[in-house]
Amino acid sequence: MFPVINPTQSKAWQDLQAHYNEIKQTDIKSLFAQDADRYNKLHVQFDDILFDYSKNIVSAKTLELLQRLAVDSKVKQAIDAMFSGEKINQTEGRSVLHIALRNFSKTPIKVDGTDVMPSVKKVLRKIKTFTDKVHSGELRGYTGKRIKYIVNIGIGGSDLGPFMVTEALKPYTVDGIEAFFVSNVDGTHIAETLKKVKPERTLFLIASKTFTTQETMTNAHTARNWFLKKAKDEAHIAKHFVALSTNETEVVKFGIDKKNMFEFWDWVGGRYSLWSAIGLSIALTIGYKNFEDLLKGAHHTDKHFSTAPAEKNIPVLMALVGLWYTNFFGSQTEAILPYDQYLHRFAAYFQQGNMESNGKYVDRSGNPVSYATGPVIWGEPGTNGQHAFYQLIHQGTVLIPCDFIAPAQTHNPIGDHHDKLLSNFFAQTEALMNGKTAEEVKAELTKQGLGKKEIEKLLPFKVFTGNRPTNSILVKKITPFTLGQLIALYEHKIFVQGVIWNIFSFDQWGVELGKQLANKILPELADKSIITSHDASTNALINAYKKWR
Ligand SMILES: O=P(O)(O)OC[C@H]1O[C@H](O)[C@H](O)[C@@H](O)[C@@H]1O
Repeated sequence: MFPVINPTQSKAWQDLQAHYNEIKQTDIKSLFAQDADRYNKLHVQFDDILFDYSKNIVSAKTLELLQRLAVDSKVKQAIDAMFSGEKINQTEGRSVLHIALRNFSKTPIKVDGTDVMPSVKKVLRKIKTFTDKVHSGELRGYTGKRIKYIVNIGIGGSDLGPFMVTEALKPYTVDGIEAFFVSNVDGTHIAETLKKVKPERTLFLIASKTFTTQETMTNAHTARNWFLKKAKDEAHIAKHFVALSTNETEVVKFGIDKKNMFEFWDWVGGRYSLWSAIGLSIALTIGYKNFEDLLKGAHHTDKHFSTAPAEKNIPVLMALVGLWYTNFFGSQTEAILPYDQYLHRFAAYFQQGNMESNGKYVDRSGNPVSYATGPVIWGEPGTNGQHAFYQLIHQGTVLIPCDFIAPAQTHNPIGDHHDKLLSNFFAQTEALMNGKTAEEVKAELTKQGLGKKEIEKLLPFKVFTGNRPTNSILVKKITPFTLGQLIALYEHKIFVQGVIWNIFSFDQWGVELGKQLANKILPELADKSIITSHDASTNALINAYKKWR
């Protein structure tokens, strides 16, 4: 059974609190000075991924206590519960089995006594057949022309994952294919996309787990109308619209034939669904083989996560180190900083992954928690971020633990671009750790010929306190396989943190209220009448909108 444990009641948590007071002033620099072997101890090499967590404010004792916290929180049992198909998403009464979508082992995974693997494999075969037929030209548009444009219409988990992955793996794009992603209900998004594609060469993927999401359904209907304006005959829809969903009834209601539906199941969370039929846009963009490699990479991480000892288990370590700052240093955010332009949506993807999963204030017993849970996740690719927000990371008053991610090999080896990029990657974590002392600043300014008075004046502004923690993740090359590994590492980090925080990571009730209110307001916008049913501010804003529009 999934354990319900208040982490603050654990001895390890209390010991960590006491330990925090001992270590909070400790310099990471001095930890390196004390132990020549620190890097060797505090990194894990996982195939072509090197995870270095040595530049953190953690000593051997910190790590030991954090590991004890994981044991007290029954992390291992929770991992086993997830992998064995237990209904750990209790508020929705569902299993959590994105790991089944990429299970290339022979192990069956059962939900209510039935092995889900045959259905998973069946959908994968359908994705393969369909993708291959589109690429070979066997499946064509209604005029007989080849499909060139893939337009995925979805939002949240039905958009962020496939969009992030197709961007990350752009070098693997199949010749002649262009992918677009439409998510926003703002008509601008679909309008601008439709300007770039031709109906007779476009395949629309209507991606929605529920097939009821307002944004997606609105965009899907707009796409359908736009298509029919040109194609005229509704019979042509079958060649140009497919559905990726769990809801057959709604799919059929929309006018998409069951044959053109790629199914997945309620045990796939939206934000963990890129491995399911929701990944069809990925397969169509980079080819089935590459999609499968992505899944295989994730499966490889699943094996690592479910079998590696906790001290060498990357997701467990990522989770514990992150939690150390969230719960004991009071840091409220984490930055994900990929030094890879292709990974420019990686942080945005894990914004949903983390914040929708662990943005919860009620524990698994239904009581408000007395400790912090999920941090705010954000980030931009380096080096862009350096010229934007790194000032605050280096010299601001908030502690921001950062993950630096970089590939050793680039897909675009042009001149010395990559060495320049990577020199920044190395320099930043070094600078964040070491900072710059008053003595160093003085020496530097003296060398520049500044007088004593000028130096004294500038000194406070030029000192960097350092001791700002980072993880470095160096990946040999971003390939479908290593990307799959990397994404899964982050997914499981979220899981471990949710277990320790004693919250339900796989529901998302917090997104409902805004949706409900929007549905209430929408009919109020239908005419010119003055609205008085809300608070004064909301009434005034609605009425101003109705006047101006
Ligand atoms: O795939 P859909 O059912 O259209 O849902 C799309 C998204 O919308 C919801 O509001 C949830 O917050 C997300 O978790 C979900 O991914």
